[in-house]
Amino acid sequence: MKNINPINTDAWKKLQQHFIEIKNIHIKNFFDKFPNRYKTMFRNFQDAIFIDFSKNRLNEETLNLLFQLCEETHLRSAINAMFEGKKINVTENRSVLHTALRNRTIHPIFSGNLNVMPLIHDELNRIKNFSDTVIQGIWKGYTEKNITDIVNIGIGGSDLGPKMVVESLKDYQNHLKIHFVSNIDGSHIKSVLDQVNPETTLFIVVSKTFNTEETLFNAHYAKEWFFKRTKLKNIKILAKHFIAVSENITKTISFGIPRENIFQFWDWVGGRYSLWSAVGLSIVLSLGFDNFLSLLDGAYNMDQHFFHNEFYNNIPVILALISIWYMNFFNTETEAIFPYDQNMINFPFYLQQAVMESNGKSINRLGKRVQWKTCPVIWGSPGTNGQHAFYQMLHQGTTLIPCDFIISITPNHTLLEHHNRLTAHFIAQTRALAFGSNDNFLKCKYHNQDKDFLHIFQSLQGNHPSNSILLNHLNPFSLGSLIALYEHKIFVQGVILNIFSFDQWGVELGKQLASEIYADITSSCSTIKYDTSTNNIINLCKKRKKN
Ligand SMILES: O=P(O)(O)OC[C@H]1O[C@H](O)[C@H](O)[C@@H](O)[C@@H]1O
Repeated sequence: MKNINPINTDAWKKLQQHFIEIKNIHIKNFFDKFPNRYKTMFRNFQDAIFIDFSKNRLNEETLNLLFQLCEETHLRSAINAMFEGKKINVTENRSVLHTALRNRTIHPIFSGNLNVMPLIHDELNRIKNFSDTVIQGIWKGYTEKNITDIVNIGIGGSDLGPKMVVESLKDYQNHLKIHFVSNIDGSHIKSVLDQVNPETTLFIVVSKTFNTEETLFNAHYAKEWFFKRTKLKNIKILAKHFIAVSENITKTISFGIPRENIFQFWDWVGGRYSLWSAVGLSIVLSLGFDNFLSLLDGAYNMDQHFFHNEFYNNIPVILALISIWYMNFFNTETEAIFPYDQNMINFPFYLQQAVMESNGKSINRLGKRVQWKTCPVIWGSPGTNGQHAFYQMLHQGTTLIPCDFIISITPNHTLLEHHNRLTAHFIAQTRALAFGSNDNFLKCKYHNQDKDFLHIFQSLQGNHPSNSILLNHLNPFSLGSLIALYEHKIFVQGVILNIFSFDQWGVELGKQLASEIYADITSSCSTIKYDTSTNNIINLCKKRKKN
């Protein structure tokens, strides 16, 4: 990948000038001037996802300059490099091949000298065989009972993606109950273990490194709980109830999980991009293998769209550019994700890791500190709940917050009147944000008060940007496409903003410090080795424990 700082490009300089020219133009005026705007800023992805990005503070010229930025930062060759398995995760010397995981063709893809495709297909077969036996009740627990509950123990990428997919596709679930334990907070695992029976529960320990404190500690706790409850400390019996997904086979075996129960996690798959691998076992167990294949196919189709389409018709590229435009020219700090779908409640949490762990960086690919913004704060929650909580600020606050509104045109349930109302709110919000209020709205309300004074408080200026993302129907295919869309959006931003998106060095110091501080918290002497604030807090926690 080329190391071009975006601010040194011709396009960036032109965008700065262009920003001065259009920053005060109201979205309303863009629409008035170009009646066809809604058509030119609308894209259809295979009748599965429709994107309207016309309610943004930009015009065709903005887009053209942003496409020029893609050319000048060599986006096309970076896309090729990722798909071809080049080691673009430079600081970890790894390929980035989550796209290969959803590729079911036999065309070879190499990481170094290794063709990864046979490995992926073999593992996919193992996943199919294993999940079929569990779902069909052929896999038995130690008392010959069928499995009823699955407990996924993992954190970060080994939790957020699978949990989000299982929850989003609730309407496709079979009889198995899926639980997720991630937090080191004891109340998390306790609340799950209180609900399950060791005879009918299968634990899946998911950890790429098999070195993550939270996961290992919870997995050991679950194992001890299992031994205690069954009164049988037998490793053969454990094998009927513990499965693992890891790259670290040695450590996993020494935990007590036999090789045949271990599914492979490869170093060329990043944790936050891994739900397409055996990390998604909880998804397969919950939805069945065919639905998992549809999820993969949805992502594969988006990969093909991203790989082949010119930038003008490339949805991940367009959404990435819009985000760069706001972050670096309008100086926005956050982006909100509003799924108008209760089952997608975990989508913003999933995206927080995907986006912020990937692009929350301040060093460029040459090792120099950047002088531009690389990553927005991602937040959000399902509509319509947010409307009754924080939307006030979206409409009238002092901060500009670009939003993605997501909805299915057809619901998975039969409560059509609910869905009509939900859809009306979705559309109403994007319209109110963009166009604001008009005088009629103000007059019809509060007609006996001082109109001019109230007007000031009630009026909504509009000019708040949003993208409308409409799924024809929320199903495994469209969800797979949607997730891949955001993955590629993240990638495009990393390339253009000249940072490494696939490492996460920023999380390491906290882990190391926590293990040192754990030793201090559990020792009997008072701590003096840190700064005074930290010493004081450690000593306070120790004192409280004694009481
Ligand atoms: O799968 P694991 O090795 O247990 O890692 C779990 C998570 O922990 C780390 O701290 C990383 O920040 C995440 O990217 C990763 O997904």
